[in-house]
Amino acid sequence: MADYTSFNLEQYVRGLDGHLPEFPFSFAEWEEKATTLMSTSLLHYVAGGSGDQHTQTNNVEAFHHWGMTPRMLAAATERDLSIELFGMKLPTPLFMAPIGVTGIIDRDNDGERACARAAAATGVPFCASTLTQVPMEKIPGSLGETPGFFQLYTPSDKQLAESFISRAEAAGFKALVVTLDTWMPGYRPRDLVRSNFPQLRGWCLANYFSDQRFLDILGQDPDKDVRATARAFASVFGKSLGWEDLGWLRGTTKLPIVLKGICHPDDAKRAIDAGIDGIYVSNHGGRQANGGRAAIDMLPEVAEVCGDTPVLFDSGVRSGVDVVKALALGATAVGIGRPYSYGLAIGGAAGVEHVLRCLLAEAEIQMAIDGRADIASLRGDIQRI
Ligand SMILES: Cc1cc2nc3c(=O)[nH]c(=O)nc-3n(C[C@H](O)[C@H](O)[C@H](O)COP(=O)(O)O)c2cc1C
Ligand SMILES: CCCCC(=O)C(=O)O
Repeated sequence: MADYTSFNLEQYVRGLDGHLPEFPFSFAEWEEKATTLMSTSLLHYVAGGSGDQHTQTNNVEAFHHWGMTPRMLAAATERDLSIELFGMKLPTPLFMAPIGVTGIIDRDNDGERACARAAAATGVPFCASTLTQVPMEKIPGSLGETPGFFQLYTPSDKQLAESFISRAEAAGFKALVVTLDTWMPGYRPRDLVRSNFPQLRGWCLANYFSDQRFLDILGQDPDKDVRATARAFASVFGKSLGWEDLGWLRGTTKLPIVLKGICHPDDAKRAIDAGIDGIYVSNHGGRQANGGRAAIDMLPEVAEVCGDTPVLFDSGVRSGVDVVKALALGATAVGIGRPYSYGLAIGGAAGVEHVLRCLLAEAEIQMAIDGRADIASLRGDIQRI
């Protein structure tokens, strides 16, 4: 059983000895440090959200309206953070949510593989985006005992979609995460006005340019050199999947399928009825619809209708305490986006690993002090304050 508290204590003692730790220990400091290291356009892209960023802010602040009550004389001297997800035993409930420009957030331009290495070192799965800088076959899908997930932006060309899915399966990814909430990009002033987002685009389309079906589609375009990027984007953005497509999707793979971006219990129920294996509650970190409810506030009502179907969650998780709260509110596994992106910007694979270990240490310490030995004992053990 992993014990993340020893990581924390070791860093603490090193700090007291005067050996200052290489990396900071809180989200605010990760963000601050990453800000000094990323280009302006990249920073706006990663840090930004849609519209006035109200939903993005709300996602984070809403965690403070939920609270747990510590129990005493019941010290949890040993904790078990492990979970079971789609028949896989994972040492912790944390995972890295898909980030579309992971490659270039890393100073060495190798972000996806850096994250896969951090995943292998910690047992925390990395979910690779469709929009990666290297083809999915090079990431790799799973490292050692740590499974990886593949996130699909579903191309409207079904053959291209099926090609992506079978490539992901062959590359060893263990679950297919289909994102629903970004069938068109959100209204993101920081990208549209101040940033130069289009320049980032060409960096994250390796899965397309390594796909014969995409090259065939492109080959029919007389302006292919000029329009390659636009065509790749047009193939995934602008047309949404509908309920009628779930039967087709289910038939494309034996991998567990997770739908990302579900916020309403009725959508969750209907997806489960259609044979979907996992529900992923998320509002895309406040980058898509703006003016909506905080993701954490929507989690309990969705989790309630999911029964035995696993519930993945992300949006606004900034600390180990937030991880514990999401678990208490019904998540089976908890994802982070910007926190590990900043770790990647600060220190590549080591920076990502550090961020993951900090979150896990804080989560485990919180459980220990609160008197909760495992994740099952957290369920429902939280009040709105
Ligand atoms: C820079 C950036 C790129 C993202 N790219 C993708 C993507 O390619 N696919 C996807 O499903 N979600 C993407 N997301 C959303 C994340 O998977 C996740 O839902 C979100 O970051 C969680 O919120 P948090 O950043 O507050 O932790 C992206 C998020 C960020 C910050
Ligand atoms: C246009 C969307 C690109 C990737 C993504 O999902 C994000 O930036 O949030």
